[in-house]
Formats: sequence, C-alpha cells, structure tokens
Amino acid sequence: MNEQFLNRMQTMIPDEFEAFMASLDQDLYKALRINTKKVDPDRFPEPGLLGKPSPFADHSWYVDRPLGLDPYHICGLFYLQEPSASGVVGLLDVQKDDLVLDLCAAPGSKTTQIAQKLESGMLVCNEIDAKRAQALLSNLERMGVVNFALTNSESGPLCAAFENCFDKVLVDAPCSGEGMLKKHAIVAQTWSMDNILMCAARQKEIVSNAVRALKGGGVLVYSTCTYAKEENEEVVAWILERFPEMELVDCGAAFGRPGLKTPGMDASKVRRVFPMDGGEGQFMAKFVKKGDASNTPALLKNEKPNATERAFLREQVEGDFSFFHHSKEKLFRMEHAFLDFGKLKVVRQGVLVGEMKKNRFEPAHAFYMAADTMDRLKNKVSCGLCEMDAYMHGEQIRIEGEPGFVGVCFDGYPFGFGKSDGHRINNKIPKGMRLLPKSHVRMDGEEQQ
Ligand SMILES: C[S@@+](CC[C@H](N)C(=O)[O-])C[C@H]1O[C@@H](n2cnc3c(N)ncnc32)[C@H](O)[C@@H]1O
Repeated sequence: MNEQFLNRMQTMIPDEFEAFMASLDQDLYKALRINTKKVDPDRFPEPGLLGKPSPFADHSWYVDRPLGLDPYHICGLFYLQEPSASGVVGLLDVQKDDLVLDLCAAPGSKTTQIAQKLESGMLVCNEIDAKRAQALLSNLERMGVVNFALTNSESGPLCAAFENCFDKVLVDAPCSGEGMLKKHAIVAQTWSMDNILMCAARQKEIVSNAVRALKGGGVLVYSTCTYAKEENEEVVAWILERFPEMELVDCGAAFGRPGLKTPGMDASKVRRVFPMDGGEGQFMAKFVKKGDASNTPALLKNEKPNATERAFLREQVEGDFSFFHHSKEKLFRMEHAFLDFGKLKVVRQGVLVGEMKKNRFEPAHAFYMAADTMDRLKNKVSCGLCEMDAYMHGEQIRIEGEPGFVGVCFDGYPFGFGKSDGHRINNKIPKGMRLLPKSHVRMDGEEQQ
C-alpha cells in the first residue's frame, strides 16, 4: 500500500486509523437494492437473500454473496449496489415528475435508483465512455426503465444544450476511487497525489457544466467514492466561491458522518462514509441553485406507429402507450415526450420496441423487459430454473403454447422473449447477454463461471 496514502489517512482519521486498516482485510460490503418498479418490496420473492437493512437507502439490504447470476437479478428485480453508494440519490429528493440529469452515469447504480423514483418525469443519463455506456444501457433495460435518454457526450456540450432545464442534477464524479481500494487492486497500485489533483481539476470542470444545466430552485448533488479532501470538501468550497448562485444545504442524511473542516464551506452540511460506517466509502454534498432561471427543453414531435407496428403492439400488450419515435426502421416508446438532443450523441431514448425488417416487425429484448408492461403482456410462458438456465445459455426450450412472439418468464417475471412454433420457443436472448457455456444460474446460490 502506498505510504503517502496511509500517512494521509492517519492524519485524516487519527483515532480510527487502526479500524480503517483493519477494514482493508475484511470482505467488501455487498448489498442489493430492490427494483420497486418491478416488485413490491414486501413481496420480494427471495427474502432469504436479504441480510440486515442498509442504513443508506430504502429497499437496500446487505447480502453475503455474489448474486449476478441469480434468476431474479437477471429478471431485473434488484440491482447490486455497494451500500454507501445507495445513499447518494436520496439527497436529490427526486419527485415523480422531475426532469433529472445524471451526468456521469455508468454503470448505472444511481441512475436506475433515480429511475425508480420517477413516474411521469424523465431521466437523462450520460456517460462519456462509449463502452461503459453500453453496460449502462444493458442495466437500464434489465431494470425495465422506460422514461430515459442515454447520451454519450462530454458534459460541456450536453449541459450547454440544456441550460437551466433540469430539476435535479447528479454529478457522481470520476475520482481517484480510494473507496474502491479493496475492489480494484489497481487503485492502490496507481495511487498518486498527481492523480488526485488531476481528478479534482476534472471534477471542477464537470460541476461547472452541471450548474449550467440546473434550473433555478433545482438541486445538484455532488458525490465521489474517494476519501481525498482535494476531491471532496475542497471541490465544494471551490463551487461556492466560483458560483455565488449555488447554496450548500444540509444533506439531511442519517448515516455516515460530517465532512472534514475546510475553509470556505460548512463541513457539517456534507456527508462522508468510511468503512467503519458500514460502506466502502462515499462523499456527498447537496446544493440548491438560487433564482428562478428555467428553460423547457425542446421536444420531438410525437409519431404514430405504422399499421404493422400497431398490430404487433395490439397482439402483445393490453392498454395503450403515449409517445413514439422512429429512428430509421426502429420504433421507440416512452411515457414522456421525446426530447430533442439535436446533434448530441444519443445511445438510446426510451424503450426499443423493435424494428421493421422488410415487411415484418422484429421485437426487441428491451420491449419485454420494460417494468410498466410486465403485467400487461398478453403472450407469456413461464419456465423453471433449469429451463431458464438452458435459455440463458442460448438453447431452445420446449413449451406448448400459441405460435408467435412470447415473453419468457421466471416466476412470472420476464427475462427475455422468443418465438414459439407452438411446441418450442426459439431463443431470442441477445447474443451478448447469453451466459457462457460453463456458467450456471444459481447453483447452490453461488455464481459459477
Ligand atoms: C464514479 S463513476 C459513475 C458511477 C455511476 N454513477 C454509478 O453509480 O453506477 C464516474 C463515471 O464518470 C465517467 N467520466 C470520466 N470522465 C468524465 C468526464 N470528463 N466527464 C463526464 N464523465 C466522465 C466515467 O467514465 C465513469 O463512468
């Protein structure tokens, strides 16, 4: 371990340094957050998985094992989220009709948490790294998020295009990641003061853009998963000095501890979590933007599905949808009007329903995963764990039923779709999502690869 890092920690928390060092030898804190859009937390089907409730967020529970291959995880009933990370979104105080921007969103633990709080509102989540944006998209689909746009942009142009537009903005900034020491050995190997200072400069740039995108009266939350003061309290003090319109407000968290005393900011208003507090490490601060500057973002014209698309929707789902948009041959839907992003790179906006191929309509995986249609699907088949395991490995399954497209479910929860010939379901799980040949779904509750 880097000596300078250890010296800094000793200075930062002299009375608890030994406890901090001991925490480095303990297992990582693990937790899951129940997806309230897909399941009533009181009816979570695997209560045996849940350890103690996490103090950081509602519906978040400590767990004691890896659960990435748990069937309910694949169905999107929960998200595996480091417990202290789940404390950040509560500070945003998301209202169901808010327009929210998550500027640094991949892989999506906080963005999917924000989405759970929205109803008629909408989430714009952004990720600068194209590869990480794909991982984020996969999590958004798995969790069944409907009203979202995922952009792949630098923070500057995105925030300039949406000046004074957002009710809430989250900057979960790229940081030196000292709270990830145990998870990623690389953090310890590459620790340096230069890196901390580089991160701090980048954080200030991202926050400056975020302030621009926030409406007057709106809330900005700044968070990191590092302990370095230069990236935490000192960034907060810098924001207050640079942007007089930003007011630091008490983050109102009932967990963790106050920040470190720092000139130019009130450390009692921000929150820190160290491993001694029940999570790996998180810093968070909440600001309100003074004034009433407010812009309404430009919208795209609502489009109508064509006759083939309409026939598909009628055949598959009870009830109606509100907003549609086409891009080339693809059809997307949302329960919020589509936003106009102009020339910005949009990876996805809304639920991909499917695509016209010649004169046929080929549905998409995301369509069957959406949380708001789960109980409205007309054609679905249920399989047991062995069949799900086979299906997730790309095999066909034998189930009698009506020919045509069907949602394929485990315990009533869709995890994909297929095309039935009346006897067998032809596998339509996207290739990139299939399990590796030797991996198994939840054998003895363990992930095995
Ligand atoms: C701490 S991670 C975000 C974690 C995420 N909020 C979550 O809870 O799952 C920070 C993200 O910021 C992205 N990032 C890196 N440089 C950036 C920049 N200059 N502007 C915006 N985002 C950046 C990284 O690719 C990374 O995905």
